[in-house]
Amino acid sequence: MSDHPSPSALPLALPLAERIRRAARQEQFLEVVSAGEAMRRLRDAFPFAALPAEEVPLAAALGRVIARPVAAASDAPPFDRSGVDGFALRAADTAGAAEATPRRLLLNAELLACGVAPGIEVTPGTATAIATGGVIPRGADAVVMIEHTELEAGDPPAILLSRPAAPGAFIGFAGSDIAKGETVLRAGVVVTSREIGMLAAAGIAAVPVVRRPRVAVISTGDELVPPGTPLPPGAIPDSNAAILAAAVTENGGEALPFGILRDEEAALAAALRRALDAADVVVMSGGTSKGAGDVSHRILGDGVIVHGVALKPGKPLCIAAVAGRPVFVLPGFPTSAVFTFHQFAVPLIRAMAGLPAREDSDVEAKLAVRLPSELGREEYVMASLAEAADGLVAWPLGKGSGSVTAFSSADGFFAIPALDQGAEAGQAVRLRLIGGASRLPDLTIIGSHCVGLDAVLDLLAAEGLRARSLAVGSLGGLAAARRGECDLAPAHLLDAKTGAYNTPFLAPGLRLVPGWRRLQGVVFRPGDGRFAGQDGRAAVAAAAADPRCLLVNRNAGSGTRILLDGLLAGVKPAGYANQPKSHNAVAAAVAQGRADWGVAIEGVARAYGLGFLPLADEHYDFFLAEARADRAAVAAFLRVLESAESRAALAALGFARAATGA
Ligand SMILES: Nc1nc2c(c(=O)[nH]1)N[C@H]1C(S)=C(S)[C@@H](COP(=O)(O)OP(=O)(O)OC[C@H]3O[C@@H](n4cnc5c(N)ncnc54)[C@H](O)[C@@H]3O)O[C@H]1N2
Ligand code: MOO
Repeated sequence: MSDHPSPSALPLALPLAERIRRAARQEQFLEVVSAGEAMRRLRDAFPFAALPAEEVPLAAALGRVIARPVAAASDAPPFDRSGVDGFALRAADTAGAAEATPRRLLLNAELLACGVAPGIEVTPGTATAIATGGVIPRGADAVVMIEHTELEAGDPPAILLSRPAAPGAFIGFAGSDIAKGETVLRAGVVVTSREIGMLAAAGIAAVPVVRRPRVAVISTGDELVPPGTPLPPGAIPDSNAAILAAAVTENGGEALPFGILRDEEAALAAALRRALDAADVVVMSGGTSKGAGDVSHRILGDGVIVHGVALKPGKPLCIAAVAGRPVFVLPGFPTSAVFTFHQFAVPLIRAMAGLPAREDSDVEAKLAVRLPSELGREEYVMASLAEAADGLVAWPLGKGSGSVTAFSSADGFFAIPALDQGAEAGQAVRLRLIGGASRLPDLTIIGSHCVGLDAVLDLLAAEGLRARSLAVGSLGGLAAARRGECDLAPAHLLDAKTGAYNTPFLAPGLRLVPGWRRLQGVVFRPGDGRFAGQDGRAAVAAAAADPRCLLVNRNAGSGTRILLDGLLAGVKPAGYANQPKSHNAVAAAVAQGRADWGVAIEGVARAYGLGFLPLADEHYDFFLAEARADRAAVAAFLRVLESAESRAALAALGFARAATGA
């Protein structure tokens, strides 16, 4: 990903600390420190304490953090009240009441509906009709239910009681729920609808809450455009600002969007001044590293307290104290930006917001594949979880710091210590879960990805079943299925000897479920005379022989690569070393002119407006682990796969459902 001198490239005889120091010097970072040291410096520089309180109206208190103890302004209930429809009376008058010896009480001439102030005292031998919620009149100390009385006409009318009432019966006493002056909420409580109801009952209209830390979010980079706007060549959507602003809100802050700034020192410095005026914390992303455009850290003057952390992702992280405020300059790479934001900025923002530290939980898992790691940097690996018979398996997302999805779709991450050069397949790792406790999917699919699979899984989702599909290529999926780490392994593996797809790769314990056919072919820019109107195989042979005709190849292990290598029979055309990992990358390279031809599926060629010459009718099938075939989710998948809806959805995408798998 980066071509900077890594500590491991320095003479091995040097002690590690010296190698890291030298590497840091070569990289012109201030000084590369450990993640722990960076956090210590941050804690020394800023109080990790709640901001002062402010009062907000009750309705605006939702989600806010209570700043100081809140005492009830009134009793709840505010008066003694009846809990039933019946009669307020003196309990002593009911003593001895029974079916055979009913007690007779004269009715007072008032009816205590809700909200009516009593006017008549209940004297011995009398009772007053009262509704549920009515105010208990002076003199009464109990209520009897209307069902346990009989009305006797007369002037005044009377009631006959057939059972006694204990003192206090059916009376809710003033302050029995909330007593005036009592603490109803303590500092640090996050207000939900439940707390809102309690505050309302306690007569509180203005709620003291911690002022939300205002966090200015600035993106820097000449290449950035707001999401959803057309992309000129070389441009990318600004995803960091969106995810960082949302993460600020999730952690109790208020995000102030400052938009996208060019890599221009004067403009950036001016924006930083405005941000410091408006915000408690400033978060910038991009421009922390060494490129010509990386000016962010240079405008921070001598306020820099950390620049360079022995961490991956996140090495170029820069933290400064400017005008007494924390400024985080996060690496531009999305995974690096979000990861360092969560590790360093979130604890401070939460503390300022009065929120407790995030509750993290870990799970133990077995690493699915071997992973190399750079010596000298603690590496955090984003991973997805799958369930095997003997526990959880962690699949590294393998997408790197530049990926937006690595952090967003990972279940969690685990660390490879700075002194390790990698982690082994099968090794136990502790995965720190992110994005809330993750529920494991009902169905785990590991292997080759296809848009047709998305269509089938959408139908499965409509039945309430959650599937996880990890794209690790056909061979990786097959290996996972053999180890019993997934339910299904989609694959399109061509056996060069027999010319058959997938069946020759069957192993004991696996069965093959026929999927669908996808047409693979040569993709080229429309109008390119070297390809238009040709036969696919002839075009491959001609292109391979033309040194000016640039190929975009595919990664080893992919079904497409196996197909292409078979056609090339040992010839390595110009561009052969360019080996991206997806059909889309092949199509983009051809559409944008970085290459002239490649092999991809028809649907993708169509989506990119490319010309297409058919080569092979590829079988995309599913290896099913027998041991997991009885699972309900597997049965549901197989049923959905056979359904008319999925056939129609696949046909609409240009895929033909296969009758058999071979
Ligand atoms: N010669 C060296 N090159 C690099 C080094 C190094 O030490 N020496 N470090 C690498 C590492 S590690 C990282 S991480 C990146 C960090 O680079 P910057 O912080 O300077 O970020 P940029 O160069 O501005 O951008 C990097 C990358 O991220 C994309 N980006 C930037 N902002 C956004 C955004 N708001 N939304 C989405 N994507 C964004 C940008 O387009 C670039 O692709 O440097 C390595 N290089
Ligand atoms: O690896 Mo950088 O350190 O991608 O953040």
